[in-house]
Amino acid sequence: MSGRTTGLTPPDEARPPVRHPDAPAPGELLGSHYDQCFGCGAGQPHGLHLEARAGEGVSVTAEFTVQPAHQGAPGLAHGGVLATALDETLGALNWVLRVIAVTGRLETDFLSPVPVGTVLHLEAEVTAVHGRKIYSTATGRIGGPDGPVAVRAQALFIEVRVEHFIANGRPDEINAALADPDQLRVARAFEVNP
Ligand SMILES: CCCCCCCC/C=C\CCCCCCCC(=O)SCCNC(=O)CCNC(=O)[C@H](O)C(C)(C)COP(=O)(O)OP(=O)(O)OC[C@H]1O[C@@H](n2cnc3c(N)ncnc32)[C@H](O)[C@@H]1OP(=O)(O)O
Repeated sequence: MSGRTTGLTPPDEARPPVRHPDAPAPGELLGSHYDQCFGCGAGQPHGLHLEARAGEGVSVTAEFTVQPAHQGAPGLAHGGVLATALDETLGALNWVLRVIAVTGRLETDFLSPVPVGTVLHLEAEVTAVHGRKIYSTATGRIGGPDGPVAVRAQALFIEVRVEHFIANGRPDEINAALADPDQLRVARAFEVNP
C-alpha cells in the first residue's frame, strides 16, 4: 500500500463483506438490539424508534420520522440527531453480518435541511471488511425511498465481543440486561459459531 489512507478508506487487502447464512431474509424486520437504545429501542421514550429491515447482500433499510423533539433550528432536524439515525442504521448491519461491532469513526455530510415531519428513508451497506474493521456507507433520502439524498455517511465499525459491554457499561443496566431473557437471546444471535 502506498501513500496515506484515511481511517475510512479500506486497505487494498480488505475483502468484500459476506452475508451471514443465518442473516434475516431481505425485507425482514430486524428488531431492536436493546430495548433502551436511543436509536431503536421501543422502551426509550426519547428515542428515534428507528425500524430497520434486512436488504439484499450486506445492506439494510430503515425509516425515521423527524419529530418536534428532534429540532435544532426552528422546524428543522438537529444535525446530531440525523447523524444518530445514520449511525443506528449502520449499526443494524450487525444483524446481517451476525457480528457485534461499534462505531469507531463516522463522517457525515449534510446536503439539505430536513424539516420536522419528514420521513427519512435510510439505507446502509457494508463495503469492505478487514480483520475486525468493517467499512460502511449510509444515505438518508427525503420525499420517498428514491428521493434526493439529504444526508450521507461513511463509517468504520470495529468488531467487539459481548464482554465489551459487560466491562464498560454501568452495572445497573448491565445486570438488568443479563437478567432479561429477551436481551440474552439477542446477544446469542450475534455469537459467532466456530
Ligand atoms: C449484557 C450483554 C448485552 C449485550 C448486548 C449485545 C447486543 C449488542 C448488539 C449490537 C450492538 C451494536 C450497537 C450499535 C449502536 C449504534 C452504533 C454506536 O453508536 S456504538 C457506540 C459508539 N462507539 C463506541 O462507544 C466505541 C468506543 N470505542 C471503543 O470502545 C474502542 O475504541 C474500539 C472498541 C472501537 C476499538 O478499541 P480496541 O482496543 O478494541 O481496538 P484497537 O486496536 O484500538 O482498534 C482496532 C483497529 O481499528 C482501528 N480504529 C479504531 N478506532 C478507529 C478510529 N476511530 N478511526 C480509524 N481507525 C480506528 C485501529 O487503528 C485498529 O486498526 P488495526 O487493526 O491496527 O489496523
